[in-house]
Amino acid sequence: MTMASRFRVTYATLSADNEDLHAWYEEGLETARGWLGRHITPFVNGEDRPGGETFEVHSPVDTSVTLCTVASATTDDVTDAVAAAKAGRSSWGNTDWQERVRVLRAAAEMISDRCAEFAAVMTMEVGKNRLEALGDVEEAADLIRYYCTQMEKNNGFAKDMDKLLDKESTRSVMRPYGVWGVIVPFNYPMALAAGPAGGALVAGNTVVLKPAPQGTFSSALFMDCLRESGVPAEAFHLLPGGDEVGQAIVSHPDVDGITFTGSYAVGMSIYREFATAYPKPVICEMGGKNPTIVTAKADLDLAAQGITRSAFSFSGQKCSANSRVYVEREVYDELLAKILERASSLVMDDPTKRDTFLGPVIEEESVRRYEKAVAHAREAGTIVLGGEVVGQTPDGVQGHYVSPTIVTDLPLEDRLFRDELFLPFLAIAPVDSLEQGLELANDSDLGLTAGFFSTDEAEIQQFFDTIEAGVVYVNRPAGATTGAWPGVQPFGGWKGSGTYGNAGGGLYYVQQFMREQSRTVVA
Ligand SMILES: NC(=O)c1ccc[n+]([C@@H]2O[C@H](COP(=O)([O-])OP(=O)(O)OC[C@H]3O[C@@H](n4cnc5c(N)ncnc54)[C@H](O)[C@@H]3O)[C@@H](O)[C@H]2O)c1
Ligand SMILES: N[C@@H](CCC=O)C(=O)O
Repeated sequence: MTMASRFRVTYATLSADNEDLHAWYEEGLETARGWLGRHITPFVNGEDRPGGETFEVHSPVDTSVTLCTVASATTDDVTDAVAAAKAGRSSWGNTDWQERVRVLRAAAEMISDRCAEFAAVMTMEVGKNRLEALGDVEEAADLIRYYCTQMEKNNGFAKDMDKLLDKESTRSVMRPYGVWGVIVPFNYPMALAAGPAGGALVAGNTVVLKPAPQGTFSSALFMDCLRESGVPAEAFHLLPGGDEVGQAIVSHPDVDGITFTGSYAVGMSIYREFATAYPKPVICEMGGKNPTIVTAKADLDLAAQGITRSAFSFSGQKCSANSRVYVEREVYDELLAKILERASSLVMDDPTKRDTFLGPVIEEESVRRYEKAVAHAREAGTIVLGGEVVGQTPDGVQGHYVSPTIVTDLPLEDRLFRDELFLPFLAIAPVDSLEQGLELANDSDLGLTAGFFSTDEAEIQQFFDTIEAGVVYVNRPAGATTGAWPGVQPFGGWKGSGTYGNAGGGLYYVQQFMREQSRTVVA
């Protein structure tokens, strides 16, 4: 199927009863299964390196499957990658921006063309269902395309300035910083590699990228596309491995800027530690504890649909997942019943299967975290749905499966309303007023996304005027708090969820990879 002819999946796609799309995915799955067992090594200055310690990546969908083996980058690999990226700054940074755009657009087309097989790898790799995985791969391509478009619309970010003298001319020119580190989380292994790396590269930086260990395969596929589309050897380097490889990148004095996406704790430590001798840009996109508020004037069916999708898609492992709901008391019982009806009919199974909504969580450690949250919920409140470690598919395939869980009757200050769990876990509470709902929603160190359901214009305006979050949605059944798309919903956090508030896939993102130079020439 060609790119032009196929049904386009985004995170707002509610269903896809599209035979061609599923046939395409299944073909991709066949291809992807043939790739299992790939050995992934550091890629430095155009060379595959042997690397150091090797680890295996197992599928959370079926833990008996080894997806790939990975040779971790050694200290020498990190040193050599940064040195090569530093040496290559000038050639890639001084390449015409139009040429950089051409090469990156070619990479984006390649990603879109291979979307089905890449999505199938990702399903087996992190457990996303078909639509979520197809969305992640397509978002990767669209993020790159969007940053290319921003370069084009802004003429490479070079502009003539005013004059004080006739003989004098001045241009403002945005220039790349140099070597850019990109550290990727497990949950969007392609989009959150391709977005920051694509932005940094098109702006003229050279990139050293560290994937999350669990998502190494997707990052390697992304790298294949960069290599094949003509990104030069010195401009992109892959450094797989664990946290220590990330630490080595962060502490390297020749890394000029960094984009980290991941947890609040790690992001804040990088934010504090990265710049030492002089200020350097550090973009940290961190966690969320995303609320939805539902008033008595809401369409409750719409609200139940949006909340259920946001809380349980990809098993709650999205930074944007809806994990707490505040409902005006008079509609609390009715909304809860509607959410329960929807959530209890979600299909949990092997996510490569067509009808699966929920796959597994990523790893054993997540299952332990789930057990702790469930034990606490039983003590502090009432579990009205789920609370079970299932551990296998209906066919008996062993994987990290846990049931979607809803808890009520918790004290409003309970930790389940505060801590990001990154699990299919939703806490719901009645509130006395919209004001109380807003106060509770904002009473968090995090401020990534938020949802609101009401048909009243004044209430909607009050929500917009008061809510402290970077990405907010009103009356959205496709996802109360999830599902931003490049060029449509700029995605970035406020407060402890993000550093600068210049959101990914938005108008002000690509500029962060550049600094201004004022160039005056007197004739
Ligand atoms: N705001 C966003 O856009 C966004 C998007 C996706 C995920 N997230 C957040 O990411 C988290 C889930 O992802 P995760 O479990 O992979 O996060 P994580 O913080 O555990 O790891 C993220 C990456 O950082 C690396 N790392 C860990 N410690 C490091 C250190 N000290 N120095 C340098 N690198 C280090 C990891 O190896 C991994 O590659 C959640 O908190 C989620 O909300 C945020
Ligand atoms: N961009 C995704 C979330 C990415 C974080 O995990 C969304 O909008 O749902």
